[in-house]
Amino acid sequence: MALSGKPPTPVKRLEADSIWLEYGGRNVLQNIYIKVEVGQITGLFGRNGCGKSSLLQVIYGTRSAQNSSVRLDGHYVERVYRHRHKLAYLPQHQFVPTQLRVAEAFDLYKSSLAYAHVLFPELSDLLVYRFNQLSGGQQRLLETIMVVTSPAPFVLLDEPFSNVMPLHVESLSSLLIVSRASKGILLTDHYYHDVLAISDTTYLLTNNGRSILLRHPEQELRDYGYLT
Ligand SMILES: Nc1ncnc2c1ncn2[C@@H]1O[C@H](COP(=O)(O)OP(=O)(O)OP(=O)(O)O)[C@@H](O)[C@H]1O
Repeated sequence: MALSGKPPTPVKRLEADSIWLEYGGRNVLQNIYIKVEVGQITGLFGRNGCGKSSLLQVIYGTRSAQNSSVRLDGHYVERVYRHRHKLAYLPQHQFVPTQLRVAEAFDLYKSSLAYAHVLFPELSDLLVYRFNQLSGGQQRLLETIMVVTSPAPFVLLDEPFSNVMPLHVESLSSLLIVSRASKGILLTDHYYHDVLAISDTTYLLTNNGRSILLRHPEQELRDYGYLT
C-alpha cells in the first residue's frame, strides 16, 4: 500500500531496450528491443544459440550486458530480480532446490493454485513430494505452474514445454491464456506451434543478434530460416 493509502498503480509494460551482449568479443545480442504488455503473450523465437536464454537473463538482471535498459512503464529498473513481486522467471534449467517439497516451493512463490487445480487434477497428490522425487517432466511442469501462478505481473518463461507431455503442454497453454488477463508473459520455446497458437505478439532473434517484430510469423520464420 502506498503512503497515500491508495494501492500502487499496476504496471502494464515491460521493455528491454538497447541490449548489447558479447561473450569473449563475440556479439551475441545487438541493440535488442522487446516489449511485453500485460494482457498479452509475447512469443520469442530463434535458432539454437542465437541468444534467447541470454536475453531473458539480461532482462531478469542476473546476466550483465555491455548495455541494457530494462523499463517498467517507462521507468528504468536495475536488477529486476530484486523486485520479485514484479517479475517471475523460469530459467531453461531446473532451478528449485531439489530437497524442497512442492508445497513449500509454491508457498515461497506465493503461488495461487485455484485454477491450476482444475487444469492439473494430479497437482494435489504431487504437492507432498520433494523435487528430487519427481520425473524431469513433472519438475518442469510444476516449476512452470509455480512461476506462472505467482503474483508477479510479468513472467519470463524459458522453454516451459521442454520434457512436458503433449496433454500437459495443452493444459499449460490454457493456464497461460487464463493468466494473460492479468499478466504480461514472455515465452520462448522450440515447440513453435504451441507458442504461435497462444502468442499475441512474436519476435525473432536473428543469428546476428537482432530482434525483429514479426507481422506474419509463419512466413517470416521460414524466410529467416527458423522453419523449413
Ligand atoms: N557464459 C557464457 N560464456 C560464453 N558464451 C556463452 C555463455 N552463455 C552462452 N554463451 C553462448 O552464447 C550464445 C547464446 O546462448 P543462449 O543459451 O543464450 O542461446 P539460446 O538461443 O537460448 O539457445 P537454445 O535455443 O539452444 O537454448 C551461444 O553461442 C552460447 O554458446
